[in-house]
Amino acid sequence: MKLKICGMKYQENMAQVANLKPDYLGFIFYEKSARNFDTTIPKLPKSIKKTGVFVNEPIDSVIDKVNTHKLQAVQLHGKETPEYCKSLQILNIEIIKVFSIKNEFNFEILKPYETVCNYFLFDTKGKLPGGNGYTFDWNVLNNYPSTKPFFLSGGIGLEQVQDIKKFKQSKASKYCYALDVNSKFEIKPGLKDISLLKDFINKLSNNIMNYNVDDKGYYGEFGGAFIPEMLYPNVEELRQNYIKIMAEPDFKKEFDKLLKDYVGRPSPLYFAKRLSEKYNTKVYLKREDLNHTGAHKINNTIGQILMAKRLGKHRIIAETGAGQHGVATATVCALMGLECIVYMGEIDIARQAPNVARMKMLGAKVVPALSGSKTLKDATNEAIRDWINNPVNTHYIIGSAIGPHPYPDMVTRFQAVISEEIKWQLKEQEGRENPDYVVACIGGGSNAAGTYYHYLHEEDVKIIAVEAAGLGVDSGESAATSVLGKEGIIHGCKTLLMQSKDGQITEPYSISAGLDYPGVGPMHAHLCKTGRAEFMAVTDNDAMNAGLDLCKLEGIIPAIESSHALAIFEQKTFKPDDVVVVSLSGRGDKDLNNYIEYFKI
Ligand SMILES: O=C(O)c1ccccc1NCC(=O)[C@H](O)[C@H](O)COP(=O)(O)O
Repeated sequence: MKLKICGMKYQENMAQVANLKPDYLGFIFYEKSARNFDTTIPKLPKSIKKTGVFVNEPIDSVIDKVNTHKLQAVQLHGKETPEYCKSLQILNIEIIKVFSIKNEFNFEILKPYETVCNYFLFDTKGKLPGGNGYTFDWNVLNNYPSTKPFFLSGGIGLEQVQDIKKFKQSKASKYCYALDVNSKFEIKPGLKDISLLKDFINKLSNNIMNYNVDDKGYYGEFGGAFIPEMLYPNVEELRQNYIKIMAEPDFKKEFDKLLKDYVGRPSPLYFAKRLSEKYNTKVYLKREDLNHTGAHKINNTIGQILMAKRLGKHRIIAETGAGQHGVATATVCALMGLECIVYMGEIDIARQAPNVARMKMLGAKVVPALSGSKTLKDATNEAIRDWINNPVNTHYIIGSAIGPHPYPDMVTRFQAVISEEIKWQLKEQEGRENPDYVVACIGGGSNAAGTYYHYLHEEDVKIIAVEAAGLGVDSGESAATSVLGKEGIIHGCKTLLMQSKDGQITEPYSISAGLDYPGVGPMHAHLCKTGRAEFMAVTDNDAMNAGLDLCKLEGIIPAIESSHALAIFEQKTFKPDDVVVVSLSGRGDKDLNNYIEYFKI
């Protein structure tokens, strides 16, 4: 369920409320209201829809406010007629028509509005046209005859959380799209109480199905921080500060600027015409391969290097599998002039020689991990060992949505720029923000976490996670964690983990160095367990063929990791008008030798 916070008035307060990431922020353009909005709206994250609230305002004036403040929605609280709403449709923004309810409601009134607005909003009838601060009897909505999604509003506060939970289970809630809150969260009219709002959001997400991390670092039963005592101060320092630092305007400004000017964001959302024709559906590719350094990994390393600097750390360590995260880390260390040590499995060093050379050219020291399978998990072990020995000056940049809390959440938030962009890019191209499917490959799961993030609670968007089946799920040479994994602990978090009967970690295998991890990030374990995401497994052979296919059909050489995501079109049939967004997480230059050897090119 989405959240709208209404009645914003004060600039600094708006920025603080925006950090809570509501879906809508409301600005009341009604002079008789104590919350009347008479200033400018600061820059807000694109995911938040700026909503103008009006009461019987002349149409010209509404249009003027929409243009001046770049509003994405209008909420109409007066006696606006269906014709009035219709004339606003040319603005191509969301129209929310409000209806006030006391003890009963004649639903016939809604009929003429069905085609001229996007949402209904049910508020409490009171002395004022809105913001009265008390609830109505939600049972009235049991007779809701429409399929139009609606906002539930009127006096919603902290004490309503249990009622909301009950309401969510009722028939009436089937079309409830969002909650709208206002006066119950105010210090004075228009000034919102941030800690109260935070409390509300936390309570809501703990009571209603939640796919984000909770305040203890868990996604359902997965996650947490299982760390040796020596690491506790480092992890705790990060846990206490990461949200606060990420919310600082200076941090956001620097992060956004580097993503734009250095990484080259936004990455295109490309409609793959010939691929779409082949599979008779609409395929869009999110081109993370076009980022500086050739993959999504840099979104996270830029974020974490800025975080490390804010925490006063000047020595950076990282682990890498395919080499992409190592290159991305070495790159940002060069950019910031910081010492960089990258741990990499000996086998991966051999498989990914060009990336090893890149890291060295960028000034990083590449240290081989010689234990176990000599791949990603062993490199991670070495990095953790280093961090334990150098607790004060070192920041460990984990490259995936794994590790002890807060890493999975922090990495996910840095990668969430992917789905934030998909939303507005798809709106531009398809006229809607939500695709029917989002698809991404999963090793640890950072490109997937970023691709899903803004869709996790959008029930109409289906999530597909693609794992590496290697030589076949049951071949003994696989990395299909969701099928083969059981609950276990790896690298500081509880997750689904491939392990023997006595709990020894099983060596994973995939042709793709970025996917042969024996676990998945805890968020993905939760998505799997709750059924929110469909997990599919793709063999080496199917992935390689899908990769080659993309070269021939679209002129794009994908990383072998991304080829796994592309291979699902051979396994699953989509409808012709389905919009399927696939994360093209990286480019295939680093994999050329593997492609050459595999296809004897
Ligand atoms: O809040 C106002 O002052 C207001 C004035 C005129 C029209 C609408 C107004 N508020 C709209 C809202 O804040 C909400 O949509 C709704 O009325 C719920 O408010 P509350 O009962 O305070 O939670």
